[in-house]
Amino acid sequence: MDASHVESDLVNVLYTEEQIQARLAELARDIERDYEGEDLLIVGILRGAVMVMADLARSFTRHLEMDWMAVSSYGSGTKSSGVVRILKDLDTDISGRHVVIVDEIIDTGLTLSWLTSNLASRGPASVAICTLLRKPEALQMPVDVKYVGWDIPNEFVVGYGLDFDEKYRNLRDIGTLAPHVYS
Ligand SMILES: O=P(O)(O)OC[C@H]1O[C@H](OP(=O)(O)OP(=O)(O)O)[C@H](O)[C@@H]1O
Ligand SMILES: Nc1nc2[nH]cnc2c(=O)[nH]1
Repeated sequence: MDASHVESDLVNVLYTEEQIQARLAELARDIERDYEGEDLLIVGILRGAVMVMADLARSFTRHLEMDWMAVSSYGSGTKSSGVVRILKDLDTDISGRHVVIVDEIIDTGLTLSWLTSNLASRGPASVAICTLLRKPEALQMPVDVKYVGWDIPNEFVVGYGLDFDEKYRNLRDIGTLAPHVYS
């Protein structure tokens, strides 16, 4: 099965590779401007944020550090359980540091709301959130998001790190799945 076959499982492409790269470059400029002269650590949330982290980080023209956390909130389904567990913690001591959490999507807001409080309790200089996508209609918890790629409708999306049953993360575009994939 080649990549174009997998890409044809998308019924609707919301954002193409080119659009995603252009938006990430804009977000990187915004972050660079806001943290000019400051030390900066960006924290990617595994596994979905791998693509965003890789492309966002390479859009920067300044030094930064990267670290990773893994949390579980969804299991293998498409609904948030609301229970967040740390599966892999940071390797970095963030006390006194400026931290930007990087994720690919905020849906109910449960994961990032919990994670922001968790990191804030470790004494950082600041904690901010950067997400490529956000679903305003799905929010169940208020989350203060400093950098957003796009607000999207309340639909389940895949591609560019976003999975359905662990598949489709490797698509270059982001879209919604064709019905034949579910049946
Ligand atoms: O706002 P919420 O409803 O809490 O959803 C957002 C979370 O869901 C996604 O991760 P997911 O649990 O799908 O894990 P993955 O990154 O390993 O695919 C995403 O990376 C966020 O961490
Ligand atoms: N793949 C995928 N994962 C999610 N996690 C939270 N919302 C979503 C979504 O719309 N798609």
